Amino acid sequence: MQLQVHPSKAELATTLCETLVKHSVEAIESNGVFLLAVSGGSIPKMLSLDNLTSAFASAGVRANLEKWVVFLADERIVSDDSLDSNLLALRKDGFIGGLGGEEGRCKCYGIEGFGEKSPAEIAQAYEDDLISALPKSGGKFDTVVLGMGEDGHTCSLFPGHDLVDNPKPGKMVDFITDSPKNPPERITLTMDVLNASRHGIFAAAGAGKAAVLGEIFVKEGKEYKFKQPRTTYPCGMVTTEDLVWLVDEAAAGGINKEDAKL
Ligand SMILES: O=C(O)[C@H](O)[C@@H](O)[C@H](O)[C@H](O)COP(=O)(O)O
Repeated sequence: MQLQVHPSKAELATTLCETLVKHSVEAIESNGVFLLAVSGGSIPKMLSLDNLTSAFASAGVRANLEKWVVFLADERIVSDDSLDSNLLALRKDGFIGGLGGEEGRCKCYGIEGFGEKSPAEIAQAYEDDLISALPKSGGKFDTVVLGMGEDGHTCSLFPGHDLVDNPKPGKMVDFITDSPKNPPERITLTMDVLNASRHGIFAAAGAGKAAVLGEIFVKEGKEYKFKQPRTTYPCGMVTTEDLVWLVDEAAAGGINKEDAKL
């Protein structure tokens, strides 16, 4: 695990995009495809087409988004045109948007058109999509880009929720109907599928994240480590093969601070 502190959210976003481009190059070299999961919240704006285009340019590689296969790390069960839709946010603010004629260049799986299905059926249909995509990248996500809530959730895995405390064995996509954060009905990747991924990147900015980060991490010398015993905040339970936390100074402000306790 590596935790990097960036002076600002903008610099954090630049590193996020550069890291993603690096992962995509490795994945495409190995398997011809880059299988990626992307969270909602502030992540789509960080992954704007402009930011990503600059990252491709500084790496000196072609922006081969047509080889990217994107799943939502979680999605709210709302109408397709709702401002709460993570897919819509990724279209509006993120790299799958229309800027520069890039629309549709990468393959992005949402829950659009799942219509009147129940949350359980939507989760199952999304899991079926994922099952069909996984073999192309060797059975796992290359990279999952994750955010954290001020309560310590990630994706739609909330602290103390059954999805975290009593996960269903083998389930890759699950659903909730009682999310503490609105809207209440959501689907989410499970902790198991997150933890099976090659790379995990957390992006967390703002003072609102400081208290929980202070409960998860400790700084020893120049190095950040997980506090032991490990936290039960879902965002602190993610352990991918390679894990990077990108935080800004405001979010890092709670680490090693006695008064950061919730
Ligand atoms: O759909 C969601 O609710 C998000 O995927 C959620 O898990 C998000 O990543 C965090 O709440 C952090 O949000 P911010 O980045 O806006 O703080």
